[in-house]
Amino acid sequence: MSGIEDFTDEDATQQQPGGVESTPCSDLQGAPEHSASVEVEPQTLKVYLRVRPFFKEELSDHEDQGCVVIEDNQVVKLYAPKGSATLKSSERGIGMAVHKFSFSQIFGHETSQNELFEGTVESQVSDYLDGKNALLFSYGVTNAGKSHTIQGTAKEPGILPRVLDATFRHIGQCQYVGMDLKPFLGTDAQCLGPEQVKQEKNNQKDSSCFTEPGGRMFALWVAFFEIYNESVYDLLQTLCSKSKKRTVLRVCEDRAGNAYIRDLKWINIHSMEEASKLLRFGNKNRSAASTKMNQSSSRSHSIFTMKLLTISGTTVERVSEFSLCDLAGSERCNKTKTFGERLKEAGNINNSLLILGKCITALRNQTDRTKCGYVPFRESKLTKLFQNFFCGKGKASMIVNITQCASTYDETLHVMKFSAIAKQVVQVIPVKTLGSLAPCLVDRHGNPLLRNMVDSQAPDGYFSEEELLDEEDEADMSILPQEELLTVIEILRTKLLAERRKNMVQEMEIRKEMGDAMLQQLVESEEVLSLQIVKLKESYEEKLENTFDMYKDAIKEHAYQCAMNRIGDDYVPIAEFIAEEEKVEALTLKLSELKNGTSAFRPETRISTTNQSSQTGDGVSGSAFGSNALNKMMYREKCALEKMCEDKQELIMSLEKRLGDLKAVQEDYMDQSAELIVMRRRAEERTRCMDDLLRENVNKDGEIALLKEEVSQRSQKSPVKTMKPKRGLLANIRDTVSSPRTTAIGRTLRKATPSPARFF
Ligand SMILES: Nc1ncnc2c1ncn2[C@@H]1O[C@H](COP(=O)(O)OP(=O)(O)OP(=O)(O)O)[C@@H](O)[C@H]1O
Repeated sequence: MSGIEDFTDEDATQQQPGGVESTPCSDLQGAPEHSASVEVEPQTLKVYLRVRPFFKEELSDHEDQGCVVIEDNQVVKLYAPKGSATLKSSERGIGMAVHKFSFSQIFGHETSQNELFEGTVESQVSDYLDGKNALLFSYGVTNAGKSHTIQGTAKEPGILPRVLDATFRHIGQCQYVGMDLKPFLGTDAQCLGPEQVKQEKNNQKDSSCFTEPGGRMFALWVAFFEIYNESVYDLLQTLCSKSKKRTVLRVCEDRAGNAYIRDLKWINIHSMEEASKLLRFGNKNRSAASTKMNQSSSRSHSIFTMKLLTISGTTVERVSEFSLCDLAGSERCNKTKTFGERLKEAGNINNSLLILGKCITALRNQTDRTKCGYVPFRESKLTKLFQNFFCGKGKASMIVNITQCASTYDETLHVMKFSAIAKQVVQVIPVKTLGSLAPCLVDRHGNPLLRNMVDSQAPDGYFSEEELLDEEDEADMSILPQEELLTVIEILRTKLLAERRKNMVQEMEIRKEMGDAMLQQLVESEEVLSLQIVKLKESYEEKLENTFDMYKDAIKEHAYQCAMNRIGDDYVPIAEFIAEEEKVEALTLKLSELKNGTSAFRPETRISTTNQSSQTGDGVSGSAFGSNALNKMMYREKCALEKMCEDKQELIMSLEKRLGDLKAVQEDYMDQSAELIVMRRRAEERTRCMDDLLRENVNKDGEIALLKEEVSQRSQKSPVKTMKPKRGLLANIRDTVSSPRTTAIGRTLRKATPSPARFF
């Protein structure tokens, strides 16, 4: 195993913006509090991990391979088991075999339902009872224990029954039984007429409640629905017959941009018994189909929403919401061997989970929440409904459920990576309790009632311009009376004009930015070219220097070689030279002696001598012999001298020849020197040429500065005259980008830009 991939929360703490911001998407717009900036409390999304215990069958199938190791109550390590895709990839050098994750809190397999409740949502529950909104969703692979966590069993009730229980304990004897105040649209409340109250009472026959006149009272309304194959179904809707198709409900938006489900059944409950009955009824309706992995695997996302109305007299002080979402299991089609309808289900489940992941990633990347970038909330029903929780409507938290099974390791790792991103999402929650901002109360026709509003929220102000602009196709217009619709149209028209104006200004700004960017680019390319010229000049000079040095070295080498050759030919060791000199001296001496001897033996002397020797006998013959030997010796000496003279003559000739060769080399050297001088002159000429080009560049810089000034002057002039509004922003931008030569600036700039070829 090589290294550990770390998904601890360092990044999250870095990204967490501090200080005070204004709420990006308030759900209570229209009232003065809403338009003013509200103090907000940024915090990261709470993400908890719950590890399911092994089943007996899993243990006998050797699923326990130590894949999940809980280090402490916040850190867990995942070890890729044999045969998992993760291990195979890590062996090929892609990814790691060990992953480390950190969570807000980790709950091991021995954790009881009560411990989980206290460790996760207890604080959210008290906030909810205090008038704030809360959302909890469970996420994980199929069979990991999501439903067990949210709903649990009769013996081990999950979080949902515990939240209900806490709510009823909070309400105590202060039940509001009037039934004439009901949740309305996203966050508002509706005052029902006598007929509607009667109808509600008929719907909910069993409503034995307590009431405490005066004081603060509470009404708890609940709804239970599911998103199955991207369609919303009411789980509390009674079906007359089995064959009857369930009604698909629409997700709409109210004026404040809060998503709500149109025609969703809201039921006023007063006790845990009623709540349990409703849960049982809804669960029966829930689309459950068996898959290979889980016999009762839930195939839909089920959402249970409670709305608590805090009522004072006949005024609704606040409406707080707690939603619990039990997400469908995330799974891979090939693993679960899904076909036909099941395959379509899996596709839809994975798609909405994928979009949830995309939203969470986009939210994580948004460091500045006041400038909300694109978050694809609208791409799925699930995220559309959750949207406001990420924009300040209330606190959201997530419980990630995993198993420790080796066979589902890869999916578990995927879930863990998703949750690591989710943990970095920063939620911006208004510090001021939402309870202090009264909800809007409408009459039975949906018209705002003044009694529950501050003065500035009179009907005219109820439809704020911003709110109306934000409305999408699915905004529920039918809730508005006809004359108000006309007002809406008028406001929209004004808004449209304002938008157009805004767009034009934006277009101008973009054009200016682009012009600046182009100029900047030109200036930069000029700088680059100047730099290139300087470098080229330097490299040419260096090359010339090198060539010059090369020639110098070659000539030196040649001269040295010649000298060495000469030394080689003429070299005589000193001892030999001295010996030769001595020989020459001895020979010279002998020669002079011989010359002296020759003069002593003149012919007359020779005759007398001859005579004398003939008289003596022996004397005559002895002198004749001496003369012959001397003659022979002289002759030999003469020959030797002649030979020496010939040798010297040859040496003189060879020296003369070498002298001639040296002269030729000298001439060659002179020629090369002349050539070098010519090359140097040429180099100097090029340098001069480059200097000229540099000067030209400086001039062009001046021209560019003038052009820049001209552009800024033009941009300051009236934008409207130069626009072609009908063609639209994109078309104009495209014009500017794609055909610079059609504009005056483009032409001038092209002219001013020297072709790189001209430099060389
Ligand atoms: N913490 C736990 N302790 C004991 N049993 C558990 C625990 N968590 C889950 N189980 C059991 O595991 C089985 C599967 O759990 P559950 O149905 O909640 O999974 P799920 O994630 O909701 O699956 P799906 O997405 O398919 O609906 C159930 O029988 C449940 O009782």
